Amino acid sequence: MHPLDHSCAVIVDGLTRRFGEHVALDALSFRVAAGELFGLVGPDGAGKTTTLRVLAGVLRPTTGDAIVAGASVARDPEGVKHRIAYMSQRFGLYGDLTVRENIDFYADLFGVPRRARPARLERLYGFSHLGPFEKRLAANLSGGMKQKLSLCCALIHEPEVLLLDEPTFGVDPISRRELWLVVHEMVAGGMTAIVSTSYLDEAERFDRVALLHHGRIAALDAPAALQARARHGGDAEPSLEQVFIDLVTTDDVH
Ligand SMILES: Nc1ncnc2c1ncn2[C@@H]1O[C@H](COP(=O)(O)OP(=O)(O)OP(=O)(O)O)[C@@H](O)[C@H]1O
Repeated sequence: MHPLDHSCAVIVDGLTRRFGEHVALDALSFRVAAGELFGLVGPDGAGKTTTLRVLAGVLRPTTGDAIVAGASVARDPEGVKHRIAYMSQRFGLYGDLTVRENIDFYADLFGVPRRARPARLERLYGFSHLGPFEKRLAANLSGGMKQKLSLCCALIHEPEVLLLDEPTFGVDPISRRELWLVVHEMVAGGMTAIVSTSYLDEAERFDRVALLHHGRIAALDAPAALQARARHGGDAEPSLEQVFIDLVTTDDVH
């Protein structure tokens, strides 16, 4: 592992996290290229949230390390936090602040220069369609709009790496599509994104996807390659959902 490998935005090397006796992450190793949209999928408890929390520098690995945007999560978690944005399942929006005030709060927190803000705000409003609701209290937004606002807050400091934990969970189909639009736009602009989802139909959106199961990587490849590999003889191409279910159930048998 070399911290100056600029073609990789994230280098995960033997990452293990235990909670007491329980091994939540079991020696994970993978790399995410700069500008890649990388997916983490897996059943509940597979280790998606733990992976993202470690990569965000908020949870120390037990052993192993990851270099995220050039900083080590084991040795320099504060450095990691400044270079990334992490949107957890419970992102901290302030219900008694307006849409604009929430974004300004995060812009202040990350020291975004005032002169840079109008252009960024316009871009984020353009993607999210939150502009007309600028003066609405966050507490009075719908679930999907809250997620979009969380994403705008996470993106206002234009991080190198974006880590999103199930951003579309429980969100209506229109808002889901808009959230993905924002993520795709950011990645097209050069940002690297690692996104977890429990919706298997979303796995096709990723450049590559890792299937996590019991804290290990059961498969990692481009969606089409995973499907092609799983095709048996002359069978029709299986859905990604079927590929994942097969991998998880086969693994449980052994
Ligand atoms: N703080 C903690 N203390 C003890 N065990 C934990 C802790 N955090 C996670 N775990 C355990 O580690 C395993 C992985 O959890 P994790 O939340 O990463 O899974 P996940 O794939 O994100 O699933 P979910 O979508 O349900 O959160 C689970 O067995 C969970 O119970």
